[in-house]
Amino acid sequence: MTEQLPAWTATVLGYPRTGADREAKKALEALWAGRADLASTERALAGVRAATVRRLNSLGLPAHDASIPSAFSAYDQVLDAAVAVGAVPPRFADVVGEDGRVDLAGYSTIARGRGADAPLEMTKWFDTNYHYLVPEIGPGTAFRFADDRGVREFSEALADGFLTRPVVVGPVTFLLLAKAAGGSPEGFAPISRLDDLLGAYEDLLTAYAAAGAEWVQLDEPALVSDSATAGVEGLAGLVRAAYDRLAAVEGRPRLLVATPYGDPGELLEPLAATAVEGLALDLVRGDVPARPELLTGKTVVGGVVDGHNVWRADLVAALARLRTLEGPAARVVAGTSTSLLHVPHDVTRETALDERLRGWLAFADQKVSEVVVLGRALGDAAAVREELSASARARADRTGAPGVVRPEVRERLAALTPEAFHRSDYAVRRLAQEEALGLPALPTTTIGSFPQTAEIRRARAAWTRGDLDQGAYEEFLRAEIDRVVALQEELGLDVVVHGEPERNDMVQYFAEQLDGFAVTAHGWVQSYGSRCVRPPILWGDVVRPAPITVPWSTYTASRTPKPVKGMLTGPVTILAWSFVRDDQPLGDTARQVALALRDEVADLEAAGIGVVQVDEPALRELLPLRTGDQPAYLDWSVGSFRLATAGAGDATQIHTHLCYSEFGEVIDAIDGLDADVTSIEAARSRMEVLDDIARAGFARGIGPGVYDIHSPRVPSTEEIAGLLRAAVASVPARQVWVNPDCGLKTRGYAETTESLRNLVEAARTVRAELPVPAAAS
Ligand code: MET
Ligand SMILES: [Zn+2]
Repeated sequence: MTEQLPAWTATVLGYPRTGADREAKKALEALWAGRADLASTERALAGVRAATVRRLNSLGLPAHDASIPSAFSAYDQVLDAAVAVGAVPPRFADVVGEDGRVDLAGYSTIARGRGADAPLEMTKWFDTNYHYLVPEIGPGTAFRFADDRGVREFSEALADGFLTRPVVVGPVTFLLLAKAAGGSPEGFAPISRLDDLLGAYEDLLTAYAAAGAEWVQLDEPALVSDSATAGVEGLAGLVRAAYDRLAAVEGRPRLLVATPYGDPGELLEPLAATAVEGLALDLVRGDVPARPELLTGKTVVGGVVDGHNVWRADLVAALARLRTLEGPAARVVAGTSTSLLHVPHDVTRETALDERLRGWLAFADQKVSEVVVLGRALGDAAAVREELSASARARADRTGAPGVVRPEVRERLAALTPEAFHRSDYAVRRLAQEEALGLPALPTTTIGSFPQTAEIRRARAAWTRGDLDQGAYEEFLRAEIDRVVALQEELGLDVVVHGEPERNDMVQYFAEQLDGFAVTAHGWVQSYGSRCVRPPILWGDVVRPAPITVPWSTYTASRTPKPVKGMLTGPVTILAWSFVRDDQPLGDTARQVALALRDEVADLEAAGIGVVQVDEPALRELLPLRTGDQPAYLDWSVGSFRLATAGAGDATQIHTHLCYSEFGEVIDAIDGLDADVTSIEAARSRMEVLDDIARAGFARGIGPGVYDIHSPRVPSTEEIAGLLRAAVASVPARQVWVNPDCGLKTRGYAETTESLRNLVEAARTVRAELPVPAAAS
């Protein structure tokens, strides 16, 4: 290691990995489908990496100063780390080669499972929409530097003429995000294995050095999250010891430790006290350190360009922020706050987007240009005067543009009184609803969507292309609704849905019909593995120009005498799965969406729809990483749901639906939603959530999912009846609803029909076992 610091001025912590045209996704899926072999898949992925390095270089990151990250992953960076350190669960031991390497087929097996061998569990990556695979670590996990894929990728770029900076999940975060492997002793915590794991990281660093790496970036985002670090005693000491040890590796590359997604707070100190050469700080979510002297002698990547959103940065303010680091730091590098993994590639491809709006946006490529400009500005601000003022002009243009602020929306929000958030007492509502709906005990329903068949997707594609006219498309959808209604009647479900055939996606569908949102053509973002989503962009004040779902629900009601459930996506989920504006508090934006939905609820009610479900699967998704910030979040998120629904009359039954995460932690907030009925994912966890519900004294309707819709497996009547018996054992029977875990859109009709038949049968069985007063209530 030379003493001379390389002269880098700008960098990004990571870049999208799917390829501008989702080449990596397509290559992997071809491998899985048996349409491609390993060698051609590897070539395709190498092509994405080569294109990325060239792109970053052409956007202004130099080829030889390690400012271009080598941050590719075929599926997930946490899985990459697990494979690199030999932490492959025993059930997949056979996929590890004799040399310790895991080929793409084996790697995919760990990610996706194989027969009875469940894949690694998947869960949310901090407060983003990305999902990582959870390593399983036990007392006996044998750590060693096993798979050198990352090193080979570094060497591949080097051979191509680029000295990149390898990016690896850091050892502390790796263990904090891991879970105890099955069979571990009670109370075992993976972080207790830190010492053993470090040996593998030492060898990894040595291998990178031997390959010629000058810098290695270790990502330690767990240090900014209270839930990741909860219950870990002496974490500061562990961090210090870990990085002292890594810093002592002979001949190692320089280390850049990154703490994206927030502020490491007190954990910055032990990190900074070690001999690591660089720190990458998130200065969008986090603050400039209160004690700048901690940065003395370090290379500090100031993460002033937001890796989370799609807006052009205020470069003047960003530059000022970077300058505050200049005193103590040995070198200041302009950077992004997080990896750019969370944003689409390139806004210039969005030619269908309103031109003025496009001028306000920065996707990954534009953000790279922003850090490059800031890097130059640090040297000589005059040299980039034009770029700085262009950024200021774009921000100013946004402020005054039509649609960004709509006085009628602002006035309506300002005039809201507390009553707008409150319905009558639940006891009053319950009676009114019982009378209006006349449902049996343990009523049965579904979560909304029915299978999205190839036929539906074909019709939608033809309509989008213009090959199918509006009238014919609507006729097709009505026929689809007819089929779904007839099926539900035949199965004997109590509350009927229309099946959501008109929706491409539960958020995008609403975004397309509300003012204030725009949708992109190429704005794909990785959600997990090969799965990508295209989040809408919420740029202006939200207005509902016309009813959205009312025609579909009314049509459905005309086809059946049974109660029909209208289906809406809630304000928090719409925000969580969109790129949101950064010029006002999220709570204000949520209330605007809520008002639009409130009008929709009113219109549904007026049209005679007696049950309305407002889905909030993402309720927990935006929960802040710092406990101290959580009450304020829960306040506005719960408030916006209530604003959307509290206009409903007593007799209108409001349902909500939650899935995708553990909700035990936020059970009080769920109670606070004040929905009449809450359906919640529970089948996979064998109804664990019931304990939380019982403990919280939750008094309204609750439908713990009794059918896991994530696999084609058909649950038997007996199995479902067993789950229902568990439900009525912990919650009063008159509160219990019977429904699947989530929507059925990813399922086929064969298993759906059979499963729902069993579900209805199980409800009848358990209903007959109830004591008479409960069954009669
Ligand atoms: C991710 S939650 C999905 C809810 C939606 N109503 C559906 O049934 O698909
Ligand atoms: Zn769901």
